[in-house]
Amino acid sequence: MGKAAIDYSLYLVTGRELLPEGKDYYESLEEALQGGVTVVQVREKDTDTGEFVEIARKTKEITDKYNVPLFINDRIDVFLAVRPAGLHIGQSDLPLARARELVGDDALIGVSVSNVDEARAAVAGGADYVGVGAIWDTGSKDVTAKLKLAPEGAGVVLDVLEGVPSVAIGGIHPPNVPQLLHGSVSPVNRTALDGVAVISAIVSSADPRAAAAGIRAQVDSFKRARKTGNTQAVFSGAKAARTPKELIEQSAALMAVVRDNTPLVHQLTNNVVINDSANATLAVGASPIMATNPFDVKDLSPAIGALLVNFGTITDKAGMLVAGREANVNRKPVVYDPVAVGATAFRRSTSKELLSHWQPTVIKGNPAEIGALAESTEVASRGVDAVGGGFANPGSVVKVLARRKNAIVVMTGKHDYISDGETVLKTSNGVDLLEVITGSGCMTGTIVATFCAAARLHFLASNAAVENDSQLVQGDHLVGALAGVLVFNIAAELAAARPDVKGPGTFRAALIDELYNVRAADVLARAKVEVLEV
Ligand SMILES: Cc1ncc(COP(=O)(O)OP(=O)(O)O)c(N)n1
Ligand SMILES: Cc1nc(C(=O)O)sc1CCOP(=O)(O)O
Repeated sequence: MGKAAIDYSLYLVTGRELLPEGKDYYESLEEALQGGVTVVQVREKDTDTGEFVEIARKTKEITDKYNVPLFINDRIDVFLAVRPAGLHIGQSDLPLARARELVGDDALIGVSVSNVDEARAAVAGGADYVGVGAIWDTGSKDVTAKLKLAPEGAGVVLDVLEGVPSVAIGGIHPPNVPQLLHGSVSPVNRTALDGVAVISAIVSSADPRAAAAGIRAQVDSFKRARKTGNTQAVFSGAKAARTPKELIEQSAALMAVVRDNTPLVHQLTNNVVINDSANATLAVGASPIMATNPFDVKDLSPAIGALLVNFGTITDKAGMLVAGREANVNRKPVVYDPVAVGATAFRRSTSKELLSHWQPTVIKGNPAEIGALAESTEVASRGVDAVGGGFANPGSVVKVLARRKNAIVVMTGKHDYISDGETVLKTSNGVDLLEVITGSGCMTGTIVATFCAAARLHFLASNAAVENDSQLVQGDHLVGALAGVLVFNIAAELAAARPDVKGPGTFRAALIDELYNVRAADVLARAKVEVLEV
């Protein structure tokens, strides 16, 4: 098989010590190959050379039957004795140049990399593929000393690979495969992983055929989705550039979808705003559920329309971890509101943990929060508020962050900026009174989540035949986010204009009224949307 013909989609690294009791290694291997494994690596850490050679030789007989390339982990002597397709080396193994001299030009060499520098060196040294890890913690190998890259960190590495294929490794299991594949698309070149490498997800299974087939279906589905552009950061609807008028019409159309379907909007939010957020949800025609217990949120997930995770008071981290993961598994939109994320080290590390555990669909924040996630110091925060003049180029900030996080980014303020990493929108609705009530930003997140639920329902209603076996979430969430921002701010404008509104107290009550009263015609008449970039 030529080097270019190798399919890295599902890369099995062996681990005999992890086999279920009574399961034979060769039987497990053959079943895994029947399930769709495309590459195998024999990894034996504590086996004598003679036995390692024998295992590798017998393994090759089986992989040859399935025309699947075989690699040897670390050991050049075993490679030379068996002559399989290639050798996999780590950073502390034989140097790449020396390995190349020994195996020859026809053999493949894979190199483990865990950062951009190692990846650049592997590419320059002629590696045929790289194993990028550790993505997450794993029980299969001691990776305590290694940085856990999470999908976002893998994406940064992918940007320097110059076409060299890559597989991710470390803690990969079916529930996190879609998150990994979608969340690791690289921020600059939009490069994706070529596959995933696993040990325990297949080897520990009593049914390795089914385990392999399940992961293979997820990878195949992702690859099909890449071809059609139906990936996380790219909306699933129309691909052509849209005018502000079209975007406003599409946003207004979602209002009927909310009212006709009453989606359940699950919210783990801060205890300052729970009641206002629940009332705002009801007012626009959806149904709030504010469950926080991790056991409760798992069971709820299949029934919800969308999830909001607002970590303002960070009292429910365990529930947030489970709810986000389950929303990914059930392909429901997740709106993440990282309240005051830059304010403390605890908030920064909690945010990192959450985003390593699940993939958000939309990230919504004020300039200080978006700046903190973008690791920018241009805008400072004081508590939950942003201070100072704002970003010199806010459109670019949201676009870059959207590409890095593979999510739609909404930055709220006097003007709101929204990007999916390609298109950048600016909206200019809203009133100053929003700044003198608590929770206006949090309620914006609530209404964005509500309209993302509608965007998904709208998409599924008109695309029944679209594959849905592993996409994180479907629907035009750029429009979902835009609709949420417009409906909330236009309701605020209607509320502020009422003669009975005298200040923050009456405005707060009037805002809930106007979220209830606002209609598509109001949005069509009042929305101020500019398309800054397409
Ligand atoms: C596909 C793939 N990627 C990474 C590794 C890790 O290799 P290495 O760094 O050599 O560590 P050990 O496997 O030797 O513990 C791998 N084996 N396969
Ligand atoms: C062999 C290996 N190398 C890693 C790295 O980070 O380089 S993580 C890892 C173990 C992968 O096992 P599992 O799929 O069971 O998590």
